[in-house]
Formats: sequence, structure tokens, C-alpha cells
Amino acid sequence: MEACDIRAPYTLVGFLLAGDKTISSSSGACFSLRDYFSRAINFFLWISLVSISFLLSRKLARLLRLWTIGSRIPGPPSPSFFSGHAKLLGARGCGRDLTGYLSRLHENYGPIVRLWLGPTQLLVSVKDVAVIKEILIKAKDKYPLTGREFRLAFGRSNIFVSSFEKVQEGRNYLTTFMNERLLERVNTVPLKVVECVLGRVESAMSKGILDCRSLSQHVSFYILGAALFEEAFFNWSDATLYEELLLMISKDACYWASYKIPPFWRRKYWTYQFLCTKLRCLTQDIIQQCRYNSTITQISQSSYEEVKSIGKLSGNGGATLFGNLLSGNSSLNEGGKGHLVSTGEPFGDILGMMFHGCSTITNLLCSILTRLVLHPELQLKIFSEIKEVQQRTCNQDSYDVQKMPLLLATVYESARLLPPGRLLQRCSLNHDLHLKWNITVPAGAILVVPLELVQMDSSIWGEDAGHFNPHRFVVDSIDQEGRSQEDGILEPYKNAAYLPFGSGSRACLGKEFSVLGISTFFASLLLNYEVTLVPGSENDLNSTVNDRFQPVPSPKITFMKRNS
Ligand code: HEM
Repeated sequence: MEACDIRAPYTLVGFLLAGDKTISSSSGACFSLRDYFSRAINFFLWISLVSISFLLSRKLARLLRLWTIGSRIPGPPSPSFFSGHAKLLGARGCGRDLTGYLSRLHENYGPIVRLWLGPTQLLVSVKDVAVIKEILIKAKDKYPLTGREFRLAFGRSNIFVSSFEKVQEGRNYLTTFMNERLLERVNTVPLKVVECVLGRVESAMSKGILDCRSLSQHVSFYILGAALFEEAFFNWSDATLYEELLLMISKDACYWASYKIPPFWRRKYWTYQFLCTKLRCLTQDIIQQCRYNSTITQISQSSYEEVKSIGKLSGNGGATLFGNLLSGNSSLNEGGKGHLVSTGEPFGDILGMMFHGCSTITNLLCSILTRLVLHPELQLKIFSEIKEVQQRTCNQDSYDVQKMPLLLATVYESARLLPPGRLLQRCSLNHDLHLKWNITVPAGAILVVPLELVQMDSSIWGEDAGHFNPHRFVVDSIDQEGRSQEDGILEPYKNAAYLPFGSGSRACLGKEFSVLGISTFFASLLLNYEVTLVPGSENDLNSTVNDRFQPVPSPKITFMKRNS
């Protein structure tokens, strides 16, 4: 038999280089195409097996670590290996009184308590203020499902995401944007907002349907919309449609996000997706109008260049917040197809801010309005304060709310009594956290701060911790005639137990904007109008208003013009 003179190409490249010589060889000793394929398949199978085993063993090691370190933290024994305390915390268990349950656990086990929610999920609740401060700085990530409702509705966002690494640049840019642009605008914007809102109030009152919540929703939408999109927003014919869509989507967002796999088989889901797409198209529309009206363009060429460079740095082609909008990088609704095809999905950030900002500002406004109608004497005092400051400054076009301590204190105190959620959550995805008192929280554990326990702790806030008392934030001084006068405002964020806007590395970026915007709105409103309860709604209120963390009731209110 003729010896095979072809050297076996042991690599795929070698085989290809050998070309048809190998293929044409008829010798059984020579490598056939089939041999190479079976070798290649074997090779890939081995590689996959090794990688899967490696990943599994890493997961297992992580899990063992979670169990070992987690079980060193004090906490109750787990009732079941598979579901842990998850059932207890669910709707039929203590879910409705989660804070009460955590409070009992803290009494029994101390200020740091762990709860197993299943074999792979550990929840650590922290009540001690010093430790809270530490974890809010050190635990820079959020629970992995954070922002799912935003993502599902509006596409990828650069700011409402779990990992700190991904959010860092977006946060830096947004901080500059909020501080430099929005805060400048915020004390002039509410004048227009009041005008706009009161126009709506009159038509709503004529239909007899003015309740606190719908008014607050309307105001928050205008405060944010006007700040982000400026003049263009007031002249925008689709503003009402935009507001309605945003509201409809916010109502359903959490529900659809609760599905692990989006329920493509449900028609309602597609209706929801259709609304989201419509909202994105409208966002593009208002942004285009802004470009012409130069609001956002006036974020200035310098910051445009800045944004572009941030985009380059992050390698996402300017996807950071307004970067894409300015550079026209988005191809939303290309050819009128109405779907998002942009790689950066820049509207995710703007819509995310509208979504989060509107819902949180609505709650706070509603809470303040309710308290003002319940405490007419406070309303009168705030009115006198605003009037006095306006007379002193002789400026009718803007409000120096920093000189109105009682008004600011009312906003701070209402926020203290009604933060946006019951738990502030954090996570450290990749590193264990070494805390005071020699406690280590393993990577991946969900850290929570039960806000009600901290913000209503009488050892921190005094005996009246559970009651509405804006004066706790006001500094009194004695005037020359020995009379006590309200002089200044205590900086609430110095108190580590004041957390309605979170704190530390993932603190809310809109806190100054919201407090100033809301205060300026009330300064403008109360100077011109007195807000009162619609006669007959007192009884509903007394049964539902409680000073503690209750969802704000929505009383019927009315406005009376003050004599100038
Ligand atoms: C009354 C109004 C608001 C309240 C009570 C509020 C509250 C909060 C809270 C509690 C957090 C989580 C903080 C943490 O984990 O430490 C947060 C995050 C955030 N807020 Fe707000 N917020 C308000 C308005 C706004 C507005 C108007 C904006 C922007 C326009 C905004 C932008 C953000 C952003 C970007 C984050 C995410 C930060 C991150 O995950 O890194 N907020 N907010």
C-alpha cells in the first residue's frame, strides 16, 4: 500500500491549509474531514464542560460563602430550607406589617438582623444609624432587579440600574446637570406651573372633581416637564396626552415587571408595550421641539462636548442622558415604525426621571397639601412668612425659599413622615462588606433599612417622633425685644436618620431640585390662594389620616383667592 505522504494537519488551520490533499487522500490512516469535525466537536464539548463546571463551582463556592458568613449574623432560624422566610414576608404572612415584624426581630436580635428568603437569598436589615451610614456609603450596588420596571417600559437606562460601575458616569453627569441647570431654573419655573395648574383647577372644580392626588400628579408632571423641557413644554399640544400615558404606565409598570419572563401571550401586555412605545415617540417629539426652542441645546455647547466625551469614554457613543439627544444619535421611530432601535436608548434616562420624579413628587405634594388643609394655622403662618420675604426682597418673579424656614421645614417634615417606600435597599454584588461590630455581610446579600423604624425612632426624633411637627427643623432665636422668632432651618441631611431621599453612594440625585421646586410651588400658590377642605370631607380624613407612614389620603380640596 502506498504510504501516505501527507502530514496530518493537527489543527483546523493546518487542515484548511492542507486543502484538498487531505480530503482526496483515500488512506484510512489519513485524517478525513469527518475526523476533524468530530475532533472539533469533542474539543468544544470539553471546553463547554470545563467552563460550565468552572461556573458552577464558582456559584457553589459563592453560595457556601453566603451560607457560612450569613449564618454568623444574628437572626431567627429559617422555617424552611427552600423558601426561608419568604412565605412569612409574603402577602398572607407579615407582608402587610413588614415593619412591625422587622421591629420585633430587631428587639430580639439587635440592630443588624438576617433573614433567609431562600437558599440563595439573604436579607439583612439594619436599624443602627451609624451602621446605616456606613452601609449606604459602602454598599454601592442595588438589588439586581432594580430598575426592571423602567427597563421594560422605556428601554435601557444609564441611571436606574443595579450595578454602581454602570451607573457611575451617568450619576456624575446628572449631578452636574441637576446642579448647574435645573436648580437655576427651579425657582422661576413654578410660577408658570401655578398659572398652568390653576387654569386646570378652575375647569376641574367646575366639574366638582378636584382631589388632592390628581392635582398633585398634575403639578409634579408640570414641575418636572417644565424643568427638563422648559418653554417648549408649556406650548406643547401633546402635554395632556403625555401626562395621561405616563400615569397609565406607572400604574402597571411594577405588575408587568414582576413577571420573570415578559408574558408575550397576554394581550394586555402588548397594549402596555404599545403605550410605552407611544410615550417614547412623544418624548422624541418634545425633545425635537426643545432642540428648536433651544432649551436643551442651551445645556450649552460646552456641556454638549462634555457629554460627548463622556459617551466616548464609556464607549457607548454618547448614550449618557442628553448626549444622544443632542447629537441626534437616536433612531427612535425610524421611518415611522414606532419602535426603539437606538443602541443607546437615551429616552430611557429621561423617561426614567419623569417616571420616578413624578411619582415621588406627587406623593410628597399630596402629603403637604393634606397637612396644610388639616393645619390651617400652619398655612397662615407660612403665608405670612412668604409675604414678609417677598416684601423684603421686592422681587415678584422668583421666590427666595431659602429665607422661608417654616415652608422648607414643612416640606422636610412631610418627607420624613412619608418616604417613597418602606425599605431603602442596597447590595454589594461583588465584595463582602466588613461593618462595625465585626459583622461581615456576604456579597450578594440584600441590605435593607426599615425607614419607618429609623425615621420614627423616638430616641432620635424625640417623644413626638410619630407626629407631624415641622418646627423640629426650625431654629428659633430671640430677637432684641426678647421675643422668640423663627430664624433658620436645621440642615436635615446632617441627621443620619433622615433618609427620605436615601443617602451615600446611591442617594437621590433629585433631592435639592424636588425640595426647591416643591417649596417654590407652594410659595407661589399660598401667596395667592388659600387651600381648604371641601366642606363635608373632614370625616373621611379623620378616619384615614394618621401621622405614621400611611399612604396619603386624597381629600377633596378647594382654592380661595386671597385679597392682594
Ligand atoms: C420628592 C421627590 C423624590 C424623592 C422622595 C426621591 C427619593 C429617592 C430615593 C429614596 C432614592 C434611592 C436612594 C438610595 O438608595 O439611597 C432615589 C434615587 C434616585 N432619584 Fe429620587 N426622589 C425624588 C425625586 C427625584 C427627581 C425629581 C429626580 C430627577 C429628576 C430623581 C432622581 C433620582 C435618581 C437618578 C436616583 C437613582 C440613583 C441611583 O440609583 O444611583 N429623584 N430617589
